[in-house]
Amino acid sequence: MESLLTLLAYSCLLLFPIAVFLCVKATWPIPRLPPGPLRLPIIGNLHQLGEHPYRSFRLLSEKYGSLMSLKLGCIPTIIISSPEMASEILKNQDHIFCTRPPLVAYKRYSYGGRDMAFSPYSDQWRQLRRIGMLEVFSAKRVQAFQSIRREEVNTLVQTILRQSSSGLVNLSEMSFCLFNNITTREIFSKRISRDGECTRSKYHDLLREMMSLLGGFILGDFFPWMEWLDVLTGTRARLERSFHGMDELLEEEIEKHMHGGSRDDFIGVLLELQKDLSLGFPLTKDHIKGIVMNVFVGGSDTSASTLEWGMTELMRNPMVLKKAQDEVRGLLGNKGKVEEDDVQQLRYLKLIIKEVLRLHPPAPLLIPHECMQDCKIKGYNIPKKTRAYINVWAISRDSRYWLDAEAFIPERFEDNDINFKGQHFELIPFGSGRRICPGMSLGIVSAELALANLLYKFNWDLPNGMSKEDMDMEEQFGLVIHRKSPLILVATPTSIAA
Ligand code: HEM
Repeated sequence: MESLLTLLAYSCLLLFPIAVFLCVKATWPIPRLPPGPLRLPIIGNLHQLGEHPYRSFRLLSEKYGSLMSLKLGCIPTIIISSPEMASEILKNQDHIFCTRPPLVAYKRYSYGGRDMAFSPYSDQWRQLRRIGMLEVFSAKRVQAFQSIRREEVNTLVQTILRQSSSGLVNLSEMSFCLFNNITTREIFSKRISRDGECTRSKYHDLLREMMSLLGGFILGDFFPWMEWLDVLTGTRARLERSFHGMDELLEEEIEKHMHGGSRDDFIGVLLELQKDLSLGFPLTKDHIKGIVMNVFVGGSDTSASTLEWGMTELMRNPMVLKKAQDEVRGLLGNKGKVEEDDVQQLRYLKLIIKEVLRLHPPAPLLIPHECMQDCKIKGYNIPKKTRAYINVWAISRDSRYWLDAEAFIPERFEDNDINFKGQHFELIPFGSGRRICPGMSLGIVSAELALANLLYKFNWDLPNGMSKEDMDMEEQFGLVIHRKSPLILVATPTSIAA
């Protein structure tokens, strides 16, 4: 008995250090999260963030730094607010951060993850992105759609001409309609405004509703166990209505294409690809609808926002407006309209577009990224499934990187090679890395062409003696930032336009 007790005592003595070692090993290193307010205390705060989250995040980052952690609801989240940290996420650790969080609206509009923009990183996503880059967003396709852009910009000019005689022009609404018409012609060869007009269509509200739901606040995205409340508040029903409205539109157009529609628009190209057995994976109708839905989402609102904010800044900066008009009018004389080849020579106009994208990146927080495994950034532990928001808006207004950061000065790009193609992390309105916007060229050429023609053909003034200081600059945040109040201007046709 005595020897048994002695054996037990010796065993305990031996086991104790092993147990201590195992415990320490399990908790070491102690998870060290980046600094930040650990949890926003109440849902009310989350809601406040929803108004202008990129602004609230900037304020918080000033206190906690450019890599800040917080819990949004019960979701571990990091907010990135410097070019160095953005490069860490979108370049050095892009292979870990290139997936998307499974947000409620993303899942619905992507047909359960069968698209390019909102689906998680996977083999399927890589395949879709590959065929997207080759067939949908290629330089060849951008070139092929040149006549669509020319005709639609001309229709915009004609609509402004008609409306200018009777007074004011709502440029916000017209920008949205212009890019919607361009996008629907690219997708299914049909405009959605009435013939010869660049005005509201019956789909206007449907598209606006989709953008608002994609960028809006859905409780289940922050408290997954409270998804049922979204059913009670009617948010889920709203989402279903919006999704089915869009789905019906796409179904109808795909059906028509199957019985002999155009082969050159996006639906035609994707239906042809569906027959290609060498594709390596089955391209289903849901994939096609998912990709086309992305073009709807990515294609119209972003370019519309660029044109809307571009004209806003030009009205606030008359010297820049004059310089831009002198450039385009000096180059074209009485030619009558600006073509895409001409735009290549409009150096100052291109600087203006860059400066607009710096001060008003259409997607101020990009599309959220999520990390696929535990990782380390700057020595901090980032757990798997942490959501990452890159605050592009704050980065491109940071006075540590930009002189007179809040001012609109296109000349700042004159003597440097900073561009927005994803290598200069102080200017990433299109993102960077694997998830960089594939529609960059399509978006830029349309916005440049539209702006050049507006400046060439019209003189612009603020209405009713309003001064530039009175201009309302308040933003409306969704997936894309717009002006809260529409941009209403007086357009006076020049002799070239008439
Ligand atoms: C001024 C115009 C545009 C801007 C500023 C813009 C911006 C962006 C941004 C910030 C992202 C997310 C990048 C990230 O999460 O890291 C994105 C993704 C995307 N954009 Fe654009 N975009 C524009 C035009 C377009 C156009 C014209 C199209 C289509 C015709 C388009 C299609 C897409 C798609 C499909 C994605 C998802 C890519 C992915 O997740 O793999 N975009 N865009």
